Amino acid sequence: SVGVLDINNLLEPNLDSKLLTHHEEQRPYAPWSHKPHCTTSTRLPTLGQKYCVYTSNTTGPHGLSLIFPPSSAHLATEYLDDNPLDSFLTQAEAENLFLGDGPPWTIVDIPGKDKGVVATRKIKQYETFMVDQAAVVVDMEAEKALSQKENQNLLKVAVDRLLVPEMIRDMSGKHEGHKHKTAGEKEGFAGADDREEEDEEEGKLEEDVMKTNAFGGTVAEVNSRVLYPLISRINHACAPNSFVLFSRAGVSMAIKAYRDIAPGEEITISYLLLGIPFAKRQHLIHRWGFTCTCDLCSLPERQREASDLRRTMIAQAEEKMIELAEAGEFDDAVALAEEAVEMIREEGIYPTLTDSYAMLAMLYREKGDRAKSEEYGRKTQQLLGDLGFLGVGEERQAWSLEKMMGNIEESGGIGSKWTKGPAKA
Ligand SMILES: C[S@@+](CC[C@H](N)C(=O)[O-])C[C@H]1O[C@@H](n2cnc3c(N)ncnc32)[C@H](O)[C@@H]1O
Repeated sequence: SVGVLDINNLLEPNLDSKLLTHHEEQRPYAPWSHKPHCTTSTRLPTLGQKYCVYTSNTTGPHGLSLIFPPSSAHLATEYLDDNPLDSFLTQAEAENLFLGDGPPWTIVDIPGKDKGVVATRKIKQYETFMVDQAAVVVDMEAEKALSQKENQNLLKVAVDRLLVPEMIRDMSGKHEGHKHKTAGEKEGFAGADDREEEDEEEGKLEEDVMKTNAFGGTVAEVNSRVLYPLISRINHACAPNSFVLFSRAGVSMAIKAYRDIAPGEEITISYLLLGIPFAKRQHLIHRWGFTCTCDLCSLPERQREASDLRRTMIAQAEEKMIELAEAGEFDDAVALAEEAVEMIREEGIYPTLTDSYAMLAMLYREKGDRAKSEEYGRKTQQLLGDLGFLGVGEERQAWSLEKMMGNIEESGGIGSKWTKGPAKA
């Protein structure tokens, strides 16, 4: 049914296209399912630059429409079979997620937030419990090169050509306070106001849905706005229980749990970088058109100030550690790094924790404590793996401690900012 990932569809994403490529005449625009629909920029400095809607309705459960220039679309054809099962799940995990009781979440009404996603069973820490594929991808340059009207027209065509246009139009469009009624709400009311709304500019609804829900991301190496219909239902929290992982090609994504999630608990991700203090978070989240009332923002003032202080100290610790290391003050640098680890844990800024572990592996190596250095190398490897950054299955297994230590020294985390060892006195 609409919006629910079908295991058969995911396991055989290209079955149709494989069969049909034997009959090219049935797909004259292969690999695209429709004739590209193009608009040419009439503005300087992009005069003459063409942007088209390219749709592949055999990609993913919703179909995929790209608004790209022809050259980028050509490169993107390589990414059309980017499948969440290849990027994020072992066969056993996929079966666990899709067979039996099915995915462990459901979309429900959440007071004050429209809809949201809640867990239907216990979700374990680091479990990959939701996967999705992009439905609409818009090259950010198109927004600058074309007029708003032209962009809206392309967006409307892009959504019309998907397998699930109504599902997309039914998504929230409340960005920056746009109080657009969703398609579902419109069905319920047939008053004069609604008729007025129907007369609104074509493509406005699609534009609002993109603004409210799309992620900034890189798809086929193009800096884009990307709409993933399922993750778009997940609400924001500043100390979220889950996070998003994108595939290398950027078409697929997965949601993983930072911690155990109880049945009935709302699934949350952070729309902002983790680790930002209260006032800045409020400011940034206002640009989404809502006020953040998440648990972290709702703490009593004293606790909130303590959290802010930790966040400021965490942000400053990195630079200080590098200074101390460069001055050869390894004991102080280690003490500071270990203190930072404690504060990062308290604040739940897990991705930063991998940097601190990598830094500690480097510092202990410089101190000549090989056992401790390897202990932190192992911790870095474990956490990066748990967070999904080392791939799945065999790819993850292929990370030996030796490879991780080499990587930490050359390019890992904070360690990369300090690779030369102490400054000579
Ligand atoms: C990506 S959508 C999330 C799903 C959305 N609630 C829905 O019904 O489809 C983003 C929008 O959800 C709402 N939202 C997300 N997180 C929220 C929060 N913590 N508090 C209030 N509203 C929130 C805001 O209207 C925001 O513009």
